[in-house]
This record gives sequence, C-alpha cells and structure tokens, in this order.
Amino acid sequence: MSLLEVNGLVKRFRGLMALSDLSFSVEQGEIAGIIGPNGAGKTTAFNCITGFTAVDAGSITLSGTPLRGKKPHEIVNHGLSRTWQLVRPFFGMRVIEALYVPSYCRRSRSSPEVSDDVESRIARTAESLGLTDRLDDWVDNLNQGELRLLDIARAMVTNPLILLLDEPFSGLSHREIARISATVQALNSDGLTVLIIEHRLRELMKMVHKVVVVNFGRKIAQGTPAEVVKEPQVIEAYLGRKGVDLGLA
Ligand SMILES: Nc1ncnc2c1ncn2[C@@H]1O[C@H](COP(=O)(O)OP(=O)(O)OP(=O)(O)O)[C@@H](O)[C@H]1O
Repeated sequence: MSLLEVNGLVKRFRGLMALSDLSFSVEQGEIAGIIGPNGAGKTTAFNCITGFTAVDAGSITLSGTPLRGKKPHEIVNHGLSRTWQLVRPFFGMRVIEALYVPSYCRRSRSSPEVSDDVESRIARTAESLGLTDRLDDWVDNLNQGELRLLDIARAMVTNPLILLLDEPFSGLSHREIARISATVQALNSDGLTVLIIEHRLRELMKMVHKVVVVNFGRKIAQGTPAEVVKEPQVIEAYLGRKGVDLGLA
C-alpha cells in the first residue's frame, strides 16, 4: 500500500475540468514532485487532497484511510500537512508564538505517534529548520527564505507523515533555494515523505525520487527525473527547450 493514493480525481469549476481522472501515488519515504504548465491543475490537486476544495469524483487515501470529504483540520490530524504557494506569515507574532499555533491541533498534542512534549518538538523543529536563533525574533524581521522555512516549520509541528509543499522555491534566491532544498532533504532522511509542486525544475529534479507530470488535469507521465524529461509528451506540453538544459538526459 502506498502512503498517499490519489485515484480518478475529478474537479470541475463550472465548465472547466481542472482535474480529469488524475491518479498517482506517493510511497513512504519518497520525495515526489508534481510538475506541469501553468493552469495544469497542480494546486487544485493539493487543495482537493488537503480538503480545502470539494472533489467531484475519485478517492484519496493516506495509509489506507479515506480522506475525501474530511475537513482540512481532520486531514492534518491524520498526518498530512501542507504549505501554500503564497506565504502568509503571522506578522506581529514572535517566531516561537507562530510555531505554537499549529501545536494546538489534536495530532500535535495527543496522537499515539507523538512521543515528545510540545515544547521540545517546537525546539527540535526550529533546530531542524535552522530557526533556533530566530525563535524570539518577530516574524516581521524574517527574510523571504526564513519565512518559507517558518512555513515548513509550522507544518512540521503537526507531526506529519507526509508534507505537501506548493512552490516552496518561488521568489527565492539561489542561496535560499539551496538552503530549503537541503533542509527538506534532511527531513526526508529522517523519515518524512514529501510531495512538492515546483516550476524551478533544475533545483527540483536534483532532490526528487519521482516526478508526476500533469497537463490539463491529467497525468501525462510519471517516473524518475531522467525518465520524464525524455517523454515526448512532456517535452511538448511543458519542457520544450528547458528540458535540454536540465542536465539529466
Ligand atoms: N476556485 C476556482 N474557481 C474557478 N477556476 C479555478 C479555481 N481554482 C483553479 N481554477 C482553474 O483551474 C485550473 C487549474 O488551476 P491550478 O491553480 O490548479 O493550476 P496549477 O497547475 O497549480 O497552475 P500554476 O502552475 O500556475 O500554479 C486553471 O484553469 C484555474 O484557472
């Protein structure tokens, strides 16, 4: 059984088919990527999986537990957390206070998987995200890269089995991207499964084990980075000349 299984997902917005029969799975311990052109349905897929958007058809399971129809906070309590394309920080709070907010979810306080107390998990999470020195600082003083790290830290405080990241590199410098990428890979080495939407392909392809390519709400390819960049459908729909520059062929 895969950790996350998405089967036959359909989502219509009036006349527009945002997702048509989208199926893919993410295995325990994997870093998987979702790529595809603008408007392909990637964020809609995240919104459906995380309970923010109602699904018209299909199923979503996490470790075999059906998620479809559950509310976002219930899904978090099952072990699936996410970040958003646009960072919306809790300005006016200190970093440590912003990390306490997600700690009030049930999974963070009382699930059988949780062995440590909230205070030590926040300290451990801040350390693994490189934010220990910033805990007493105001969120308003963080730079863009640190705000992204804080977003990931907030999701990590809920003790997820799988973390969904929506364009975590967006708007960041090369140096900030390298820091986020190394941090996510370290979290993965500690057992976290990760699913990432990203357009920064050169950086993404270096860190993922598997890529799912979506176009017009359908999966058009799946495989290792080296496999998908050779797929004619992927080159035509999305990569074009970009594929040649990824250094994977
Ligand atoms: N709430 C909504 N109401 C109507 N149409 C929507 C809504 N959300 C998304 N769409 C449409 O669904 C399609 C898929 O959008 P989505 O944001 O999922 O694409 P995406 O692959 O994430 O794109 P990008 O890479 O630009 O972020 C687009 O045509 C978009 O305009």
